[in-house]
Amino acid sequence: MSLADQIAAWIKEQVAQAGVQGGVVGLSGGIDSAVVAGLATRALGPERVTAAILPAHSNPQDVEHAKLAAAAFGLEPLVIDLSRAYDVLRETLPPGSEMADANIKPRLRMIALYHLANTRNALVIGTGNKSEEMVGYFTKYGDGGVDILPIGGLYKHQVVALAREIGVPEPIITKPPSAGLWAGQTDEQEMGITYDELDAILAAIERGDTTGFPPDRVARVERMIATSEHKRRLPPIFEPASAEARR
Ligand SMILES: Nc1ncnc2c1ncn2[C@@H]1O[C@H](COP(=O)(O)OP(=O)(O)OC[C@H]2O[C@@H]([n+]3cccc(C(=O)O)c3)[C@H](O)[C@@H]2O)[C@@H](O)[C@H]1O
Ligand SMILES: Nc1ncnc2c1ncn2[C@@H]1O[C@H](COP(=O)(O)OP(=O)(O)OP(=O)(O)O)[C@@H](O)[C@H]1O
Ligand SMILES: [Mg+2]
Repeated sequence: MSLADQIAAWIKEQVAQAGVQGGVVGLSGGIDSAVVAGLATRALGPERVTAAILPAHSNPQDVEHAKLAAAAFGLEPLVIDLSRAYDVLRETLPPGSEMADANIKPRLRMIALYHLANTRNALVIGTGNKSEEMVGYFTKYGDGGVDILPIGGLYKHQVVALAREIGVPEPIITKPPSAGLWAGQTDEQEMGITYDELDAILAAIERGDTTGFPPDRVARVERMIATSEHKRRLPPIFEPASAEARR
């Protein structure tokens, strides 16, 4: 069975196990969400996949690419503009750091996706890949707030190969990965490392042999992994020491 078919079978099984009707995917115009939408459609059929395009002062070209991805897999996307909701929250909250404000966008998308999932009796299908998950390159409870992660076990370069295999439109595959949180943002620039280098170092760390890689670059990636550990765990819970204290 091809990797695409294996992941599709897994998605189908997750949906069946959860006893729900389908899946909801946020379509950004980027490669990860295009791949996940394609795999979800392969698993469930287009009528059981809700593809939501959720711009929040987003680049109009991204919206066009999201529509292109939806069309490639026979999906009729919902377009829900979150710009006004973003503005209201931004004006309601006290002044925040640039990152705090940027993180409002993925967190609003999480609210929108769960609203659709609640209503349609569906799972929120996340789009995080292994490279992003390992270094914590996502917003906690924003794009990180999902029910299942079908490509969470694939490095970015594996997602790119899978995209070609399942027919993601080429302009979506070749443009630089971006979180789209501010104009001109790219993943590689913000992280300070290319996906080629990141994937190679992550794989070396995983197999326990980083021989041949510059020690400072390995140390940097190890730091990214360590400082984002909290994003991959459930919140720590305080447990009272004795049974008596619990009464
Ligand atoms: N040790 C610890 N134990 C428990 N919790 C801890 C913690 N350290 C921080 N925290 C909490 O985590 C918060 C920081 O995490 P978070 O709120 O996520 O914020 P943060 O990691 O600072 O920002 C999100 C990053 O993900 C990137 N991103 C976001 C969305 C999409 C994509 C994409 O690739 O498309 C990328 C974004 O560009 C940015 O670099 C802290 O404010 C604190 O509440
Ligand atoms: N405008 C948007 N509308 C709907 N969902 C979005 C939007 N922007 C981001 N998302 C969701 O957040 C996820 C995280 O973004 P991320 O940039 O990591 O993935 P991507 O855009 O699919 O691919 P790439 O990493 O190549 O940009 C997206 O995959 C998508 O599910
Ligand atoms: Mg993106």
